Amino acid sequence: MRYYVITLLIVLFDQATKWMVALNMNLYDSYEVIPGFFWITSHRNTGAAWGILEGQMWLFYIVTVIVIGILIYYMQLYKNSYPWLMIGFAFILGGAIGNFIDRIFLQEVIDFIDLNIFGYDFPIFNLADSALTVGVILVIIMMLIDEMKNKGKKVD
Ligand SMILES: CCC[C@@H]1OC(=O)[C@@H](C)C[C@H](C)CCCCC(=O)CCC[C@@H](CC)/C=C\C=C(/COC)CC[C@@H](O)[C@@H](O)C[C@H](O)CNC1=O
Repeated sequence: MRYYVITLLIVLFDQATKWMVALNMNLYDSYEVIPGFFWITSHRNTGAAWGILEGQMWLFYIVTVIVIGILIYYMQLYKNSYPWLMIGFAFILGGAIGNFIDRIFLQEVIDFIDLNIFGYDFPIFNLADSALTVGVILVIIMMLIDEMKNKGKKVD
């Protein structure tokens, strides 16, 4: 149950930062936080990552509800066995809900984290995307570790 606290905190932080940007900045306003590396830029995205499938809100609703359903199923299944996997799921769930709230009420997602990584102008994203990405990476790492453990068992 405590894993849902992680999800709730991610949703709260995500929504709080999005509303601070939406209420205090005009669209496309940009503040340089770390020269040449990190800006806060007010941006909106009606699509998914890199603006793909722009405007396909119904697709996003369906995919997000399926993602949330699968996550809650696995969080109930593994809640007493794989803590780090659960944390990964809680992060993905928090990110998915954060962007889902924007899509339901605004039909677009508020983005503001603008990084220029080694000269590549990475797409502007938000805390929900960060939680999603961290969660996806954590789940992949845990599955790889579990895979290697099983391989070790088979060898004996
Ligand atoms: C992060 C998932 C995207 C997020 O998916 C969601 O909401 C989920 C719950 C629902 C979607 C309808 C379905 C996911 C499609 C998968 C996808 O797209 C491939 C993702 C790869 C990913 C590795 C996991 C790379 C990274 C992306 C970015 C940087 O992330 C740090 C760029 C973010 C900016 O383009 C920003 O404008 C995006 C905007 O905020 C809306 N966000 C979404 O659609």
